[in-house]
Amino acid sequence: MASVSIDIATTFLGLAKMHPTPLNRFGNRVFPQLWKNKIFMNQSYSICSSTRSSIMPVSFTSKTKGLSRRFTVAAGAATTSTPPQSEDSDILTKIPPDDRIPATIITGFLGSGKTTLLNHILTADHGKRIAVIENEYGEVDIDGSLVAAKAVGAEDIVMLNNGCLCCTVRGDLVRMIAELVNRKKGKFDHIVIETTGLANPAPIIQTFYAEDQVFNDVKLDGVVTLVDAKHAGFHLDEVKPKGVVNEAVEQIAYADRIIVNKMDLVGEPAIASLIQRIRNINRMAQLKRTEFGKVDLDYVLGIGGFDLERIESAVDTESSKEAHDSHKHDHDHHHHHEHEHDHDHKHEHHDHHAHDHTHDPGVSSVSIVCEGSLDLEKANIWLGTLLLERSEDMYRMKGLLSVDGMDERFVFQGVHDIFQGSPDRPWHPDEPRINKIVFIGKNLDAKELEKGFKACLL
Ligand SMILES: Nc1nc2c(ncn2[C@@H]2O[C@H](COP(=O)(O)OP(=O)(O)OP(=O)(O)O)[C@@H](O)[C@H]2O)c(=O)[nH]1
Repeated sequence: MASVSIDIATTFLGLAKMHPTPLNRFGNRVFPQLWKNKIFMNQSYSICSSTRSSIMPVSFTSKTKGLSRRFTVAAGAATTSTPPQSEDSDILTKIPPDDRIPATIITGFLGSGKTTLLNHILTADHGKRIAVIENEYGEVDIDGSLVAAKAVGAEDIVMLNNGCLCCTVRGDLVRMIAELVNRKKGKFDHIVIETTGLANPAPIIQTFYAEDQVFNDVKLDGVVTLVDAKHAGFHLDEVKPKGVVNEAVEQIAYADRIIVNKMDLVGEPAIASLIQRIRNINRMAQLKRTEFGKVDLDYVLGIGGFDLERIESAVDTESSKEAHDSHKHDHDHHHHHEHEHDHDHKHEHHDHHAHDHTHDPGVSSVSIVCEGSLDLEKANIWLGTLLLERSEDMYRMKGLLSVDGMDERFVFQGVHDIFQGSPDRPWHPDEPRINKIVFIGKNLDAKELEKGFKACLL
């Protein structure tokens, strides 16, 4: 497994200007080639037993082949037909338009207001034709309000109700998206997926990066997390049995947009402390307070993958360190959910070490901003080692990077060890080349991350 992780890590940043080091098995390639890690997800990130059963052992050859499949992030379905670049082909100067269908994931704890928000989206006047994938565990029908909304605003509503999206029906999600695209392409502009209240968003997010069928046609526009202003504190506090994921914490950690809903039910002091807690978990996501999910639609639709501006404003290293320091360590990697349904939910992540308490989820965010250019090889090795040791704890990474020898800004995002990246616009001649990178995860050591990252600068 170690070698697999290192292989994956070497694809970080599309690190194509590679030197034949033991960490690099892809040969010399010229940056930027963009890589999508396909194999790794099935290889070492066991999402649930149903996907696990289909895991095939991957030999080094096929692994390398899988990893080195090049794609242009923006190219969508065209990628597979893109002829390979020669070994010494130079920097891509044209980034084709990304015409994939955007998808928004709406998540949030039970009763936080997801369906209310969905109805708001579907009934609002935005001119978008929206297909909805609704995942309600154990429910056999769409509730009345949604049906009403369908008549008004939704192009198509599909129910996934045989289990939780992040687990047993993840394969169904892939098929469903593929079917929607095949059957209705051109008839809708956006997909909205509402998860169950107990979903861990990570595997759902990874679906968008790791599944070819999805990736080529659909891009993740953003993760919107509803937080119940009145009850969220209780769920965040909840002491889970050893090794059980606190879904409420995870849902906040993975959010691009947070909506603190049900503001009518609480007073200002309670809100202030809740928001502080949310910020300790995720200081990168934008946050809005609402009642009945009433937010501007451009706050939830059309986020654009991830928000570079946000990375910048998320930076608050000092308070991030404080947030981190205030957390105790909780290093258990045998994650599984505690769903109220009856299937086995064990997430058998690879265990590095397990501490003996799970009281404090220890999820926080760390932002680093520094001027300079990254030495690719150093970054390669650093990230490789980091993910090798800590990928379980690295929930999310987002970055806007200055890479030595590259004229464009390089943007990337990752979920555990699934990541993607692409060149962005060129740096302006007089623009300072500032790297901005945010990590959200468990037991993050801000000082160590910063030191490691800065050591990769020239
Ligand atoms: N007071 C108050 N009630 C709200 C607000 N937003 C939603 N609700 C109510 O809260 C209840 C749950 O809302 P839903 O939108 O169904 O929540 P959900 O997250 O979809 O719930 P699950 O699907 O069970 O996870 C409903 O009765 C809503 O009418 C709000 O801002 N204030």
